[in-house]
Amino acid sequence: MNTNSDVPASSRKARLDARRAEKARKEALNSNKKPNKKPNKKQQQINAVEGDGKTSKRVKRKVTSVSRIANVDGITGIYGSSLELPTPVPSPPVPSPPAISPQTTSPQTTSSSSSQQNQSLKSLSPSSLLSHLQTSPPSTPSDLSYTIVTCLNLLRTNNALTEVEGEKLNFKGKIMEEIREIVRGMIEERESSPIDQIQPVESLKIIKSYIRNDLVPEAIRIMDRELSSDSAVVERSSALSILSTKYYDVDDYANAESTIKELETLGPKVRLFVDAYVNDSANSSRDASAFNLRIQNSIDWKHLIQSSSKCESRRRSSFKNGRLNGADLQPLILSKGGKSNVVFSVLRALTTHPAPNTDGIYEALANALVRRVTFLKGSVSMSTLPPPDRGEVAFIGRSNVGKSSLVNMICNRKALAYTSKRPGKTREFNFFSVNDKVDIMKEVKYGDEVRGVKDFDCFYIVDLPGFGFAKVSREQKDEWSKFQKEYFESRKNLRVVFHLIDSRHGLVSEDERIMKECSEIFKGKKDVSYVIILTKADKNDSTGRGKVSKTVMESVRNAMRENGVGSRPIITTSAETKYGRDGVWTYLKEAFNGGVNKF
Ligand SMILES: Nc1nc2c(ncn2[C@@H]2O[C@H](COP(=O)(O)OP(=O)(O)OP(=O)(O)O)[C@@H](O)[C@H]2O)c(=O)[nH]1
Ligand SMILES: [Mg+2]
Repeated sequence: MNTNSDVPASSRKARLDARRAEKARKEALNSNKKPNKKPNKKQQQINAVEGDGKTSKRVKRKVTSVSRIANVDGITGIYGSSLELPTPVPSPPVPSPPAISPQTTSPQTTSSSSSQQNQSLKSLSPSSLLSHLQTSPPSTPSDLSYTIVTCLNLLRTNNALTEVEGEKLNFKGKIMEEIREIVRGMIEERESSPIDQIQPVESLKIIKSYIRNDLVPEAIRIMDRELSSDSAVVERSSALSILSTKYYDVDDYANAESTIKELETLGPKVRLFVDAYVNDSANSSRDASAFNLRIQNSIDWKHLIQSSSKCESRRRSSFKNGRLNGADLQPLILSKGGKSNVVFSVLRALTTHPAPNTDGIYEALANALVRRVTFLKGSVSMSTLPPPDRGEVAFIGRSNVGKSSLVNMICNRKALAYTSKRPGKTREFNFFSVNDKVDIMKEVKYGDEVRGVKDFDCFYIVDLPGFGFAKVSREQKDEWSKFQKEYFESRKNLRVVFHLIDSRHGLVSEDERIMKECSEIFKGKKDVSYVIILTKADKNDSTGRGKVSKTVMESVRNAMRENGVGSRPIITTSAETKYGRDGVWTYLKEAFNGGVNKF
């Protein structure tokens, strides 16, 4: 087997000697090339400081490519080489290396003892670490991974990840150079270890460290080599999420998009992996809920959302600047990810994963997707609707089913749309304008048209009056019903109709009539989505999660089939616990698909 632990000490020593000889040869060559080079004034100053044995001022460095650290030719996995100290500097005090527990072969204990070792390595000073690496090199692939991570972190905090060329190094610089050399060797050695001896969690650690240190191609190489099997699906997802965060941070739209897409496709596999574990746990003493929690937290969704959201706002600023400068917007938009909101890609990935339903994550999503929202106007007839200049989503359903509450929930506002315990609160088609320009919105007065250039992800939300409210006269009911039908038939910017049904009681006869009407009207309209929402799910279940009784679910499905909308989606929500927000948001994207220019 080709593992570190199997490499005999004598062979390591031989490689160490070979490395030293090579270095001495290079130095001799260099000294032959420039035998009488006089140090410049700055160098004299630095040497003078070093001569006192104190740390010098940082030498200005010529930086080479960051990726070189893992890509240098001719490295043979040598741990250590001689460190030539400038004379007459006394040798620094080298504390004896900490006691490190012997490694075992069990993955669990290997990881924990390695992390202990890592912990103790972290506390060493650079010179002690170097001395430790030279005298006790890591002996297993696991040790190797943790040691590489520790060394990379040390190099990063000392700005010493990159090679320094052409200048004489001070004392600390020499130590860093030595450590860097050793890391190169360790990386090579690690990469030649058989994959089955590497724990996915260790690969993930290395990948995180590489990405943090801007070694992205190296991180991808490890991800593809070591995290491609089904048993490493959780770690691969985690690695992909870190990678997409990185791409969003540096505005690399194309790579961010393809990485997040892969994360989205991995979601169902992660779910299967979790289900298998949970089923298995039923017959064993394993703690399924702790496992579930670990998987849910294996991706920092909040961080990913915030990075994508910042990326989105930089994208919008660049469009705005381009517009002001009279640039050709089309190529600019194409080069920056198109007319969408990049946060929706993260939302899609989130919905496929077993993500935790925590407020922090949804708060970040809501702020990114519904940045601004304001009440625009209440309409009572087709002629009083606002101009159809952007996409629109409508909430319909029986009176008191929770339409206005749901509008508030998805906009993350408490009282944007007025709600009431008593049915019949909403009496007009209430229009809310989402993601409009701040400066323009300030000028908007009741009923005004919102003027000016719009953001691509602006749209209208329409909260409709409920049907079936007994206290309204028959004429009024007929009028609303006629208006609603006309609205469905002729509102050309309508993109989504959310039909709400109370999850406790199921359908009323009016629901079935509306289903049929929608089925007939939207049959020929491919760009309108019709979605059923089962509301107030918290009332069915003391835990406040989205539970709906089998009877209600069955009756809704049957009615949908019978009325020609059998293939349309069903989302369960609770405005009380905010359950199901992500499901509803996923459809909001349809409201501006293609951008406002479409209308
Ligand atoms: N527990 C619980 N209560 C809800 C939920 N959604 C709405 N409600 C309550 O149900 C009542 C009616 O909610 P609204 O949002 O006003 O209903 P609506 O469909 O807009 O009613 P109309 O305007 O009359 O058509 C209010 O008291 C809400 O607080 C929910 O998900 N869970
Ligand atoms: Mg209402």
